[in-house]
Amino acid sequence: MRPAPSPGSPSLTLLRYARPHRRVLLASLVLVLLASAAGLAQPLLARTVLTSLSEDGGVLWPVLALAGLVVAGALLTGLQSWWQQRTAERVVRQVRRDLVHRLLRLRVGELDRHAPGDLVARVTSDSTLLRNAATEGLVNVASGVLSVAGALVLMGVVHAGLLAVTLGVLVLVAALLGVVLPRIRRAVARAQGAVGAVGAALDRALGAARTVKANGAEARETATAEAAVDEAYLAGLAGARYGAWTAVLTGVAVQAAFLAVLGVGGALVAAGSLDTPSLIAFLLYVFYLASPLGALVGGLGMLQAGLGAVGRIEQVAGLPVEEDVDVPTEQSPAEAPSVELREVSFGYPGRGPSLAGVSWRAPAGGQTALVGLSGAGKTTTFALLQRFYEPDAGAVLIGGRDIATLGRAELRRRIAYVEQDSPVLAGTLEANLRYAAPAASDAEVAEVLRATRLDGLVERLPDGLATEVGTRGVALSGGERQRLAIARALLRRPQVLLLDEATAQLDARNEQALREVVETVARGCTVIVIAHRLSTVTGADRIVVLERGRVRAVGTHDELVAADSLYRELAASQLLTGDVADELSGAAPARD
Ligand SMILES: Nc1ncnc2c1ncn2[C@@H]1O[C@H](COP(=O)(O)OP(=O)(O)OP(=O)(O)O)[C@@H](O)[C@H]1O
Repeated sequence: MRPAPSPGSPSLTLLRYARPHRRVLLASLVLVLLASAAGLAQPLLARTVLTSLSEDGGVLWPVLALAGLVVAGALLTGLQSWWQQRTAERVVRQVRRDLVHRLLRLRVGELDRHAPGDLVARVTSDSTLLRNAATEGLVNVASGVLSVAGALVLMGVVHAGLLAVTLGVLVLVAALLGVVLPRIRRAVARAQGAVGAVGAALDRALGAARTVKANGAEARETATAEAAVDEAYLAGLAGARYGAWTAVLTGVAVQAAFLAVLGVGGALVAAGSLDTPSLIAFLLYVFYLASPLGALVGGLGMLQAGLGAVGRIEQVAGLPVEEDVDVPTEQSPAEAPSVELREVSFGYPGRGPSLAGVSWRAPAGGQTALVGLSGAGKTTTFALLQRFYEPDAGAVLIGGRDIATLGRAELRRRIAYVEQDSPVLAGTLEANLRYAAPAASDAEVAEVLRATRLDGLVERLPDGLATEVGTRGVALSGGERQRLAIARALLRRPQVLLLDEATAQLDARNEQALREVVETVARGCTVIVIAHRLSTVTGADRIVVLERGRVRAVGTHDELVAADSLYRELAASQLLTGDVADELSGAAPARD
């Protein structure tokens, strides 16, 4: 398991990403400096050539050395560029791996709070901004600082007075850059936030594409996404504007320094206190400054852009994850356990209690049905049973053990959960079936297909089990999806089966078949079903009636029909939850 990244300033975070690659980055820096030194020596050699010419000396060796330096500098630059790009790709890969690892382990409460599209953008888009910042940006800043410093020292050797003139100009420009650079960071953060909003808007609309089309909402959804696209554009433009200003300021710095040095130096030459070759050498240094100064400012710009993205990446890195899902599970007893809620209270953040002091017990094996009006807390109970959320008070016990002490991996290994809308993942039928039990034998697969009456479907399909089910299983009917979800759960051979019954997906024959399957399963495991059909509750060993987060009554069907008015009305409606039952029972059904 990966350690949660320690919170720190964005700059330190950036350095942390670069840290594993420090050797290559250092080598890269050395190459840049060597290439730069090759450039740095050129003005001195040029001065030698000029002096030799004026003194009628030999120029062959200085010229050869000059040519050698030019070639060596170019080769070193090429090698350094390759190393740097490779490291940049590695940094991005690592950041993406870490983010993917964390996103898939985020706590359910965090997943409730964040738009998936925005989270995806942080992996795909924000991470790319680190590519340059954590490598090229750092190397350019380091090499720029060293090269500029080296040039300034050599300029000081040539003429201290002219150096003072140059520094005066540079300090002025640096102050202006200090104003512009942080704005790049803010613009990038804004642009990336907007890119995340584009992802969120598209995810929302594409995830409910049929609803969008059926309601003719294409234009409205387009407008929402476009507003975010425009915001990204405007923020991107702002960033580009500030980037352009840094380039302008750098150019102006060099030109202004050149003119100032030319003016002052020219006067000095005229006064006879400076020789012409020294002035030319100094001016060459001023021109030489353009390149490392450009690298330094460009590097600072990259760092600022990276810092704008680091904030968003670190937000994900700071979200709480389920640390124990990768912990190897312990050996648990094979037999079906009892399931018990003891005085459990729970409320979603910012909402009133969804469960308030709920207690009930499902004995080992057998079927327990949860019934109640919409919003009574049935799905919330299932969520707590799987530790998607932790109770605010009380305890959930499986096999007599508090599940808080069990570890999520172990707990979820014992439980199979069939959600009401039967989510199916894009991929083949077989991949979906084996999702929770990849090691299941072909015979076991055939058995659950028969039990869930999917065998006929598989035979009819030209590709059989290898058939692609489409994104979210669109290539299957609702009933087929529900049966696939049940088959997947059964293949896992769970100790506890949590079944959120679909309200209207199955035809009578398949419903009967599935009831028989669940009854068979119930002999070897504890089944808890959120019941929406009368036939389910009449077959259940016990029924828990929930009302507004509290247990209203517990008993068998016959007992409850006799004793509980809400249950009687629910049963009479044949539809155990939802609006019809709501209307039947009135706003506040009286307790018997
Ligand atoms: N993720 C959530 N965030 C905030 N509130 C929630 C969340 N899920 C459920 N609730 C609220 O908790 C209460 C109980 O919801 P729950 O889904 O458990 O009811 P239910 O009995 O399963 O209803 P239904 O039969 O309609 O599915 C409801 O008031 C609901 O609005």
